[in-house]
Amino acid sequence: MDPSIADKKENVKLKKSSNLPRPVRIVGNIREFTTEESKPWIVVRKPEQPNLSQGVTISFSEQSTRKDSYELDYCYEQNEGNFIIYSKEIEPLIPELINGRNLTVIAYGARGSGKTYTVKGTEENPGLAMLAMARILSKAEEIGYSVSISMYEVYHEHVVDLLDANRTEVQVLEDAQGRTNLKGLSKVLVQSIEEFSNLFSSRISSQKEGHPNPLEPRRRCHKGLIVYISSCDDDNNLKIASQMNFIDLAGYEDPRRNNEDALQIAKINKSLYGLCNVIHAINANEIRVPYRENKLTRLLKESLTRSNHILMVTCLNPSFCQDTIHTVCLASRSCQRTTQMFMDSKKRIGSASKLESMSSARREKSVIPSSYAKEGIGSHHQSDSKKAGSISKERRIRSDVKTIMLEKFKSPPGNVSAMKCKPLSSSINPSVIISQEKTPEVIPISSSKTLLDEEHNFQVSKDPAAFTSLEKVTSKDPHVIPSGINSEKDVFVCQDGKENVSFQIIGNESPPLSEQIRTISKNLKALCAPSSLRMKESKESGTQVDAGDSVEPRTPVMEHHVKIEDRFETPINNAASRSFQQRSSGMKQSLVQEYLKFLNTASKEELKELKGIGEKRSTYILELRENSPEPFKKLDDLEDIGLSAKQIKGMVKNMAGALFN
Ligand SMILES: Nc1ncnc2c1ncn2[C@@H]1O[C@H](COP(=O)(O)OP(=O)(O)OP(=O)(O)O)[C@@H](O)[C@H]1O
Repeated sequence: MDPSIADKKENVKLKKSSNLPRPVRIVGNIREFTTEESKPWIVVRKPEQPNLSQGVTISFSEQSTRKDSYELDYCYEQNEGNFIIYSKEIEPLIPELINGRNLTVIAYGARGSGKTYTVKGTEENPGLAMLAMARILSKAEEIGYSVSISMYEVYHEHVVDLLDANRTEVQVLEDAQGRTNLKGLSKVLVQSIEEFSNLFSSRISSQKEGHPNPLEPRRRCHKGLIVYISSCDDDNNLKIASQMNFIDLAGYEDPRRNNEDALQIAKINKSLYGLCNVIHAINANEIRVPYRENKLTRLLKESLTRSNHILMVTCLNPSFCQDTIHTVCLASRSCQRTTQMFMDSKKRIGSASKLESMSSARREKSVIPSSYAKEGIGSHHQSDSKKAGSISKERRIRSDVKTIMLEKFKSPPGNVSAMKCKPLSSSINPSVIISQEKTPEVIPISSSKTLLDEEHNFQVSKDPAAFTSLEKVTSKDPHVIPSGINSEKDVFVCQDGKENVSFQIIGNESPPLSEQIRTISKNLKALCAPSSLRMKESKESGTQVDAGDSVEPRTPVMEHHVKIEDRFETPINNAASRSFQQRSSGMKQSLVQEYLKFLNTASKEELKELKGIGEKRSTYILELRENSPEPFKKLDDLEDIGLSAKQIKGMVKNMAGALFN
């Protein structure tokens, strides 16, 4: 077919896809005035004929221009209230929820914008969670399903169980299949709306209204409710069919206005940016969704996917509030149209370069939200040159990854460096957050050890059985081995689990570099580890030195650094240089895979010979391997053993250098 005709057809499809609703629906909700407020400042412009592809524009004065107005999917005005939002946005989705599709509702906005009011509401005006629960409970009773709940808060990147009187910490883990496990999160069976209301109100407002010490500043955190809808199988075991999440986010606030609390605010804002980045990536159909950027998004990873329903309610203060403008601006940025929806895997390869240039253009137009998050508060005021630098760096990395992917597909079967790839399953709806293999057993409160306070006689499950396979991993002190390091910018290859990449490496026909790495790491240690020198010295002086963590092998200095561009100057040589660089990207990928393979298979002694891995890390790696045969599938996974992106890059570089010695 004439390529120009093919291009036109592609364009038509892309245009059609841009009329589809976005995976994450983002609506505004202007709260009522409180007593001291009166002057309205938000202007909402709605299309005359409401339709799915056309949103509303929000601006903050009548004279606003297109430039200072923001697009959202819809906006509920002051006179509308929770019941209208519920009946338009949530109720129609409840049948799908019962049929197994997860649903997540996020209340987002500036401080005091009405987030808790939207989720929880009051007795006279119940919030979205109350209204949805009433419907879910009656539907569940009709069809014989059971409903249970968990509640948590995320404070300073720590998740705490709100249903546990001791407020124990919950660990967010990922199993070998990439599913999220929330270890230590209690679950309570709920049978009536009164039961739910008592429990929910007492926990969600414990910080707001009934703070134990009124002199202590209120703890600002994200609060979450998970509603599990479970069916009974033939053996009377509960099986989770789907779950609904409600998240009452901590409010956005400009830290420059509140010096006392600036650190706490900065952390909250960072996690809000992280969540917005995820939503932006989902809506823009980005290949990589940055779930790992913070605890909240890691925790919600299973529900924040394109195959589930996600509703973000952006709460707006009705009177002047600079922070509201900022939150609307971020929410609006997440409202990007999808562009790659209809691409099947073949076309994805065929037009990958075209998409690359399209998405590059898109990224140039908008500030990359992930860099936004890393730069922290007020980053939009920072210099353009800094932004441009990080954008071009990120673009370079992404383009490297894409080149590698294309190279893999073009390689003939006999090519030694080629890797077999298979498309991932398209059915991504892992609706179980706690455990899929073992159904959590619901046990009466009286027989559980440390759970709920006596005031409520609910049934709670800590579900220990579901986590037996991960017990050892999590028994580690999280402070000893920190996690959650952000590495998007610094790592060669961005692969991020089944939802993020289109292809998964299932075999490896490259030569056994891991063997070479093994030999090299031994030689390296012999050659340059101070430990060996110290051992030698100490033997000579008659004393013994223990080669533990503190004694790290040193990397030999590479004497000849050859800059490719310096050597190839003519146009022909420039082409050769580009081709060489492409191949070297492939080699880099192979080296990374071999390095990971080494970490997945090497003995403790062999591991300890690597730079950056001592007694503690090698023990931890072995523990990880006991629980999952292959814990390191991508470089990002090394963050789980507490290595920073910079360290990881350095380690791989050392190995690459050593190969040529
Ligand atoms: N639609 C509404 N009608 C009447 N009052 C409201 C409405 N929305 C919020 N309020 C009132 O505004 C105040 C702030 O609301 P709320 O606590 O829900 O804000 P928030 O965004 O959760 O605050 P924070 O960021 O501090 O968590 C409360 O007193 C609440 O009762």
